[in-house]
Amino acid sequence: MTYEKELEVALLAVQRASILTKTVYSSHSKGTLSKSDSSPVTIGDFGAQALIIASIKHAFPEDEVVGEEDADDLRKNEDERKLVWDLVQAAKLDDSSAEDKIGGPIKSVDDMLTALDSGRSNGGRQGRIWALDPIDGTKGFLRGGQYAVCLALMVDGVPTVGVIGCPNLPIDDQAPLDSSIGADADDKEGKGVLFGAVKGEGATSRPLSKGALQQSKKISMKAVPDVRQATFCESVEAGHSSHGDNAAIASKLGITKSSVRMDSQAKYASIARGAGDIYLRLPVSKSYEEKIWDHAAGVVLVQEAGGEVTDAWGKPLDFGIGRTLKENKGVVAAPKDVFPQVIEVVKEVLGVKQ
Ligand SMILES: Nc1ncnc2c1ncn2[C@@H]1O[C@H](COP(=O)(O)O)[C@@H](OP(=O)(O)O)[C@H]1O
Ligand SMILES: [Mg+2]
Ligand SMILES: [Mg+2]
Ligand SMILES: [Mg+2]
Repeated sequence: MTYEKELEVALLAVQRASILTKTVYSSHSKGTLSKSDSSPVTIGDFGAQALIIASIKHAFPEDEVVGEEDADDLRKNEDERKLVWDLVQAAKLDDSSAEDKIGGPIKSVDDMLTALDSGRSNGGRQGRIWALDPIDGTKGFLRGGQYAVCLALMVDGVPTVGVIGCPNLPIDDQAPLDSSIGADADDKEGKGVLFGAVKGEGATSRPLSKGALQQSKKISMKAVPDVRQATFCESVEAGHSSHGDNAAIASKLGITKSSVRMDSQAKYASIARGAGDIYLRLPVSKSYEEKIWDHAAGVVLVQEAGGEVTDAWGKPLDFGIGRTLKENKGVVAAPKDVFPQVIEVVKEVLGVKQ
């Protein structure tokens, strides 16, 4: 198998970071700050990014990382820094040989800040670059909905290894996907999934719980003989994806079931395991550039599970031009068989708006 070590390190790194995010998820105070674009960030986002970058730098010191967060806020805010440091020290894998593979605990506050700040790569088309979203769906994380810890390795601009931890998704790949999945989620018994995929090698899922890395099962998208029966997923946040355009597309396809709304790349994971079928993310604003860390891991997962992903105009997503997908607008993901049918309707709906 290719990229075996990369996949193992990414799975362990995401598993460890998820221990931290789960602690924050279940606590009342999440240390929420507002970023310059007025989006939220929490002690969970900072802690998870520091742990994951430390893991990558231990195993692959030469690799670059494009991470969503940085250490600016923590360098300025001593109380927040202390909260994150306590969390980072407490998050450990049970298995000490697994901990060793990702470098063991971070040794000092300075090392934590350095790790957190090592996600500033500008991306690009050459070499090995990891795309990291320590908490994707931060708004869902705060609301008590779905969120995901997402990590992908891009090789020469192509997403090649993808790992997604979803602490609030059901372990059962076949569990029906209904509207309750995105709201009032909790990470109690029967929840928590770790997805992994390597380009050309397929996709898998396993329980996220400690020590369960061996229980990996192959996943694949569901066949959709009749697109009218399809289940489609979209963001909870209407500001991230146009609910109106998504609904118009579904209706033109003859889909009568209402959409399943959930935050984060749990949408990519849910269609990859065949719980849902189609993911629509139609742009709301003309100027917004999708971030590579919001998609890289999900794209590998869906492609390896038998799906196709492009932007809303049917253009391949270009991960090699920087921190954003600036040459693309929106995202559409569906099983290969129905993809042409779906993208035609998406183009029709977008075309009318031009
Ligand atoms: N105007 C916009 N359009 C599309 N995506 C946006 C957006 N503003 C923020 N986002 C992104 O939407 C992501 C969440 O997606 P979703 O709605 O599918 O849960 C956020 O990730 P973070 O939560 O990691 O910041 C953020 O990067
Ligand atoms: Mg995100
Ligand atoms: Mg994030
Ligand atoms: Mg964010």
